[in-house]
Amino acid sequence: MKITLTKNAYGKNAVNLSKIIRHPDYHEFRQISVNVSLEGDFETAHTLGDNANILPTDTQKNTVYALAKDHFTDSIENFGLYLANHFIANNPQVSQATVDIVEYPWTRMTFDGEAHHHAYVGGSSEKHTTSIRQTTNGVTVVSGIKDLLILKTTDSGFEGYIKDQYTTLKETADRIFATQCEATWTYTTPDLEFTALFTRIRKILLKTFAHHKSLSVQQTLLTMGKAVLEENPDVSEISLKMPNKHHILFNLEQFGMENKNEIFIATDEPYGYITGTITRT
Ligand SMILES: O=c1[nH]c(=O)c2[nH]c(=O)[nH]c2[nH]1
Repeated sequence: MKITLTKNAYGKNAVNLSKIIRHPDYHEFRQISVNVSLEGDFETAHTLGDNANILPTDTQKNTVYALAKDHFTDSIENFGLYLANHFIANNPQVSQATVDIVEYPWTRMTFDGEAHHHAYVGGSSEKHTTSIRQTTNGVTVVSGIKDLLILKTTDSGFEGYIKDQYTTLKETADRIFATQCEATWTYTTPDLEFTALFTRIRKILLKTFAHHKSLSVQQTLLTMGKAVLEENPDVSEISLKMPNKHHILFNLEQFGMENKNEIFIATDEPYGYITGTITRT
């Protein structure tokens, strides 16, 4: 029997970088975390301890900071594309470079409708993500949004499901729908207006969630994904993860009171976990 190394990758994770982009009349503050992962001809590093083909992860980290000076100027997608291409173009031993970036949002403080020149409010939980994968054959861009906390207080129900000997859940035509949505979508080309597209897709996701008369998380998930594909020819596929952040009606009858769908227990765990991928056929 022969035991062999079948797959390997190495890189630097959590390269945390902040940048001030100094515009004439205001400062832009950007905060990102970058993961770099390289695949290629690294077998002898594992088998012989020969590091001749190894670009140190420390150098990969330094490269992220150095290239950010001139090449992190707009979207995380464009910065990721530049980085991935740098590793492929300068390292013949590398066959695939993956650059994952998460952006933490900071928004300028606003006073009496006017945004402050250089003071910011730390973001919500929501983050913009991108994953750039470049090989010698081409590049793919998968962007997304994660930890998007959304909730609606009505227009959501769950009825008509299987009832067996273990079912205790009561049917409802009016419940709270809350989720920590994660969406990732694949762009068809690397030449796009990524920032504008992100804003647009985010808005479609929110609008569809808000307006949908939901019969289940599953149905809303598909409706949200379909809306993104229908309105964006530059997106070929979208995956959604929608954990069901349950808000369970609290029993006020034990105190002789009626609960008119007003008082709930928010339970973190266990939680329903609904996922799906929507593609053009
Ligand atoms: O929208 C829902 N889908 C389910 O599959 C499910 N299961 C459950 O207990 N509650 C819900 N809600």
